[in-house]
This record gives sequence, structure tokens and C-alpha cells, in this order.
Amino acid sequence: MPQSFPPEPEQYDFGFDADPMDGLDPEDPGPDGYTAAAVTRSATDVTDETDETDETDETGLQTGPLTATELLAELDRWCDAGWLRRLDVALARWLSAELPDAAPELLLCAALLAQRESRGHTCIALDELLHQRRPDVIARPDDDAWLDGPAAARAALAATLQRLSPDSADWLNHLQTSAAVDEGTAAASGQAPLVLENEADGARLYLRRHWRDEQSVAAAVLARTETGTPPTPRHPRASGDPRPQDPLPAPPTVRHWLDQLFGPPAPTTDPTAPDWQRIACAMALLRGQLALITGGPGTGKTYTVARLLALLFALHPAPETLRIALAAPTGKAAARLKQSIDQALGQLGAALPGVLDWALLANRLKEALTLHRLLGARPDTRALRHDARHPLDVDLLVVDEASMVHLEMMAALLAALPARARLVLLGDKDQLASVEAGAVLGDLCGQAERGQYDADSVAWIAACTGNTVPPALRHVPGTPLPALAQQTVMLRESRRFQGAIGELAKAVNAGDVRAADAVFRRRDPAVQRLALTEAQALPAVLGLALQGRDGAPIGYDLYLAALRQRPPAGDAVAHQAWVVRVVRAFERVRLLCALREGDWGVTGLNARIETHLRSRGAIARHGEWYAGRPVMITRNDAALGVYNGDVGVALPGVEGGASLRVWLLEGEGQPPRSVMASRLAAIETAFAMTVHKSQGSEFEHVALVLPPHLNPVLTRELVYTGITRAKAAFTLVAPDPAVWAQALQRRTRRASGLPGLLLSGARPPGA
Ligand SMILES: Nc1ncnc2c1ncn2[C@@H]1O[C@H](COP(=O)(O)OP(=O)(O)OP(=O)(O)O)[C@@H](O)[C@H]1O
Repeated sequence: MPQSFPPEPEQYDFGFDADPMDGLDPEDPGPDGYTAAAVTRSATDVTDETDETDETDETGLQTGPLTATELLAELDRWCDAGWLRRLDVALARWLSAELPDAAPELLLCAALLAQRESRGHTCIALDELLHQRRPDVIARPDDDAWLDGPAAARAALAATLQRLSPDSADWLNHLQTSAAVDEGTAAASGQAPLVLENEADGARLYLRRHWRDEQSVAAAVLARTETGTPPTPRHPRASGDPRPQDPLPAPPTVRHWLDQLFGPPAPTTDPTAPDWQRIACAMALLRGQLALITGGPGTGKTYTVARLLALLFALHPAPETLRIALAAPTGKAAARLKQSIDQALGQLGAALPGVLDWALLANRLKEALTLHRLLGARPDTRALRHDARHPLDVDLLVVDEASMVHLEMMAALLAALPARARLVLLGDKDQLASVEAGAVLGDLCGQAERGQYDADSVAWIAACTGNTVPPALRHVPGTPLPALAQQTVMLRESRRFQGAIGELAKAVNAGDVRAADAVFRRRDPAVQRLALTEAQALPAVLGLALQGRDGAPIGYDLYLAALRQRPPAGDAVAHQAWVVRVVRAFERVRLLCALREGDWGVTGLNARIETHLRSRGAIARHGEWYAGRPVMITRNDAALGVYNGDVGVALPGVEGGASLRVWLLEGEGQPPRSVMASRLAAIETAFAMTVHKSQGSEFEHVALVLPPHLNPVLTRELVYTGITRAKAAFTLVAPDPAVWAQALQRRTRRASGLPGLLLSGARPPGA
């Protein structure tokens, strides 16, 4: 048995462009370096042992203890059944080849860990795995299945677990004694592919990369709280430069500015309700290095942050030197952030001329970047230009749509941010977590609803805003204080969704099926459910996509009409205006699917729409491309400047001709950008897209298509995210009401050690 594993080579890197939900290529190197080559090697290395302990019960099922060889064969069967990916089994086989006496318990953990990782979990909890042993275990509605399959998959896992040790201490021992697993202080310096955390709340097994990222996010976040104690520093601090103690402005000054920037409260506002927007600004000042502002759609996160920028600018001793960066996970979200902030500052400048140097503030705001660009992703390497040794040159960084930031990205961002810089994270903690592993914003904002403001914060809020924090949201002295409570403000009132869409989103977020159904029954034109049988639904989706529906006549026909109004070749001005019109018309509506594959998924619906458009003569395909093809980029390409999630439309250039370019809209007032269609390798047609991919985008009309059968991806968060993409109209297509109801009952629970690590930084009672 090797005593240690080789150092983690570069190819083991999980690139930021990796997109596990989209299905990994089995031939690609996996998360921690196991490859198809490793599978082949291990398959030939593992000899066909005769099983001395073979036992069967009266039904012929194997009942004796399982050997490693049998376990691997079982994993292959699960793979053949589609319950595991080949890559998952490859990790187990690679470990078995490297460590021929590896216990089957370890190999099973490894395969399941890889599989769970592809579902966004950063680790597996041993207790939860062993709980799957009971064959009678009834899946809780919020239980994410361990194998990608029906009841038979659950039964197969239970049967396999029954043939392994029943004692969790044995499992722990197998992991702790394996050269493939590092634990405790050895984890920071070791090179084993897996890391075990055995804490009071249970044992968790990680792929090394996720463990490292989780540790560094927790350490960096806690270092940014005034009161938090960083966890045992198994990793160096995010960035070494000293933190300044910015003198706090006097509360009357803060109040003066907040009163100016927010103006008098609207007459409709309840004067006794706290104004969380002002409170968010006041708390961001008080807890300088980290502010978490969370809230549902339209609660005014951007409205608030624009005022926070103005406030910080007004109070800064040398505002002309302030370096402000704006960023978001996708290009579209970044452009939207910049546009909203520019608009808000423009309105403020018009309302408050001369109180601030608005032009200088606008000048300090550079374009909003994707996080990839901000951190300096480069075409030929996964190393980023900015890291702890080459920190970002910023004093204040605002990141929007933070729920989409995955663990690895958050770790990279925090590492590259100078300790003295302020970080403001904006996002909706209830939205779907990132496609990639981690649910960082959800973990950081885990206690947001409860407030837990301590006496200092309550006094500061009162002095700066005149607001009284309700007793229920104050910290009770003598109880532990969550580490990030003073850093977090939740905006609680939606300013955009006062109507049916807002009510539906609220009911869904609460998992209240009856309240959600009541909204549909009201027959508000903004929210409708198409009552269709399974057979009727798919043809109806086509009509819905093209023409919209009664009360919401917004469909792709509008974009097809714009497409037909092509200007004469050579007129550059008219061409640019046409491109913008076509892309904007396309962006008004979107079919959102829960699934990728199949008739009810993205691929099936896109094919259905394309076939129909072709039969109508609306598009003329040349291979996969045609003028008007809407596409979504599915992999970052820094060289081309396109990023995962960007959407554009393929159109001819100004001179016409057959060659197509994909045109992407930039911010307001900027000319569209284009890339040769033939240079884009990772794209997919975008009439329909997954809810996951729609995060950070909004459309006037959203049609959410749920399949007629329950599927593990159908969760409350998915439905909530889909609904809240709709600005004016939402249509639900869910042929089986039971599927809809069950989806609302299921919550996404991502295994993660981050809440525990943050808890370790909580202020103890009495401190
Ligand atoms: N205090 C307020 N007074 C008046 N209008 C407001 C206020 N807060 C927000 N709004 C308006 O409500 C709308 C939604 O605000 P905003 O876009 O800031 O919300 P958000 O939380 O950033 O939304 P999302 O991230 O979902 O797009 C905007 O039109 C904004 O101008």
C-alpha cells in the first residue's frame, strides 16, 4: 500500500468552467484526478477473487459480507442502470487499484461522494449514508436520493449497506486508517485525495478540494467579522495585509445622509415597520469588511446598494481615491447590476443635485465584470491572475446574485480580496444554489430570518436610522450568537411583486401548496396554470412559447417578427439597431424546464420548437446553425470573452452573407458584441433552458414546464427560482398536480460543513 498519495497535479483542478449538472464527460479527468485510464488500469489490476464468504438467502440475494471486488461489480451494475456515473465508479476503482486492500466501505463512500459532488454537495455525512441501510427507509420529502434512480436504486443501496459493517465505528476506522484519507492536522499538509472531518455533529468525508475551499471560505469570512474567531488556521489567512480601523462616522451624520438618500418614507409604508434598507446600509458601515444583504426578488437589494455606494462615497475621507468594483457570476447579471446602479445613481443625482459629486462617483464605478474576469481567468490555465499573493486592487467590492457563486469561486474571491477591502454580497438565499458544489450564500445567511442583532447593533441602528429592531430579531443575551448575525440584513418587503406573482412566490417559498393553488384559482392574468393532460401539454407548450397566452400575449413570435425585419446589407447603424431589437425581443420570454433531457426537458422542447419553425419556413438550417438561432454559452471561454450562461442570437454580420455571428447584448447604451458562431464550441439552443441556467435573468413572461413524473431535481427552490424569473406573467405547465405539490414539499439540502465551521466562530454565551 502506498504510504501517501502523489501531490495533486494541475489536471486534478476542478476548473471554474466545470459544470457537473450538465453531465461530465466520462473520458475527462474527474474532480480529483481519477480518469478513464485509471478505470481501465484498475479494472485489469483487480483480479477475480473467489469469494470465500459467499452466502445467499432463500431469494438468491447475496447476504454475506461484501468484498471489495463484489462492491466494485455492484457499482458497475448501478452505473449500467444509470444510477451512478462512470466517473463515480472510476474514483472507487482508482482507489482500489492504488490501495488493493481498501475496504469496500471506503470504496462505496468514494463512489457516492463523487456522485453527490455532481449534485452540488461538498461532502457526505457518514450518519446519513448509514441511515440508508434500512430497506424500509421512507424517503423524507426533502431527502435527496443517494442514487439517481427509482425505489430499486434505494433498495440496492440498502442491500449493499446491509452486507457491509453495521457499526459506524468500523466505517470511521476504515476511513481513518486508509492512506486515501487525511484527517485533522494532517489534512492541511497531506495529499490524500479524501479528507475526513470528524466533529461533534458527525463525520463528513470530502474530496480534498472541497474541504480546502470550505476551510478557507470559513476562515476568510470569520476574519471579516469583528467578533468571529477564525477556526484553527489550517490554512493561511485569505490575505495578509492589515485591516485598518476606519473611524466610524457619527450616527447623526449617517442619519443625515440616509435621510437624504432614501428620502421620506412612502405614505403607504407602515411607520412602525423597520426600514430594512436603511438598516442594511447602517450595518454595512458598522461591520465594515463584510455585509450580506439578502432578500427575495424585488426587495430592493440593488436600490439599497446604490444608496450604500453613495453613502460610503459621501463619508469617505478621500472619495476620489475610492476603488469600487462591481461583479456577478454571469455576464448578464453583471450588466444588469451596472445598469440598475447607474440608473439609481442617475435618479439620485437628479433628485439631489450638488449634495455629492455624482459625476465623480459614476467615474469611480468601472464596468461590472463577471467574477471570472474580475479574478483574471486566463485562456490557457486554470490559475487565476488574482489570488492572495496578487490581490485585487479594490476598496469596495459588490457582488450581485451571490447565491450563484459556488464554493470554489467564493474561496478564490475571498482569497484575492485584500483584508482591508469591504465586501458586499447581494443575493436571494432562497434561490437554487449554484450548479457547482456548495450553497455558500445559503450557508452564510442560514440565520438571516432570525436577525439576532446584539445590543451594539440595536443601538447603532436606532441612532443611525431611527428604527427599532423588533424584540424577536434581537439577540437574547446568554445564548450563542451566530458569527455572521451582525453582518447580515434580510430585506423583507417586495417592491416589485405586490401582485399574484409575488404571492405565488411567497406561497411556494413557504411550501404552502394550498396557498399556491389559491393564487392560480384567482385567474389573475399575471399567473396561470394550464390545465392539461399529459398528452395535451407538449403541443400546448409550443403554442405558449410562440404566442404566449390569454392575458400574457408574449411569445417568441415577437422575436421572429423582429428577425424578419432585416435591414439592407451594409447599413451598419440599421444593422446594429436590428441586432439589438432581435435579441431584446428574444429576451422577453423564456420556457424554463426542470429537466435537461427528454420530451419535457430542454433538449426535447428546443427540438420541438426548431422543427416547428423549420416547417413554418421561419428558419433555414445549415447544419446546427441558422440565422436567428438563440444560443446559450455553456462553458467559459476567456479568450473569446464568453461565459457560461451568456445568451445571444446568431445573425449575419452587417454585410450579410451566410456566415453567422452570435450577438450578445452589453449594458445599456453599449453596442452589442459578437463572436463567430463557428468558434463557439460549447453552446446549446436557448428557446428552452433549465431553471438552473436562468438564475440571474428575468423575463417578462416565464413558462415553467414540469414533467409529469416526480424527479429528484424537482424542489421548492427550483420552482421558486423559476417563478421569480417572471416580471409580468408566469405560466405553469404541470400535467400532474401531484408532481407540483410534491416538488413544493421537497427542499434542496446540500451537505456542507460550512454552517458548522461558522458556528465554531460564534460568540459564546456571555462573551
Ligand atoms: N425604498 C424604495 N422606494 C421606492 N422604490 C423602491 C424602493 N426599494 C426598491 N424600489 C424599487 O423596487 C424595484 C425593485 O428593486 P431592486 O431592483 O433594487 O430589487 P432587487 O432586490 O435588486 O431585485 P432583483 O435582484 O430580484 O432584481 C425597483 O424598481 C426599485 O426602484
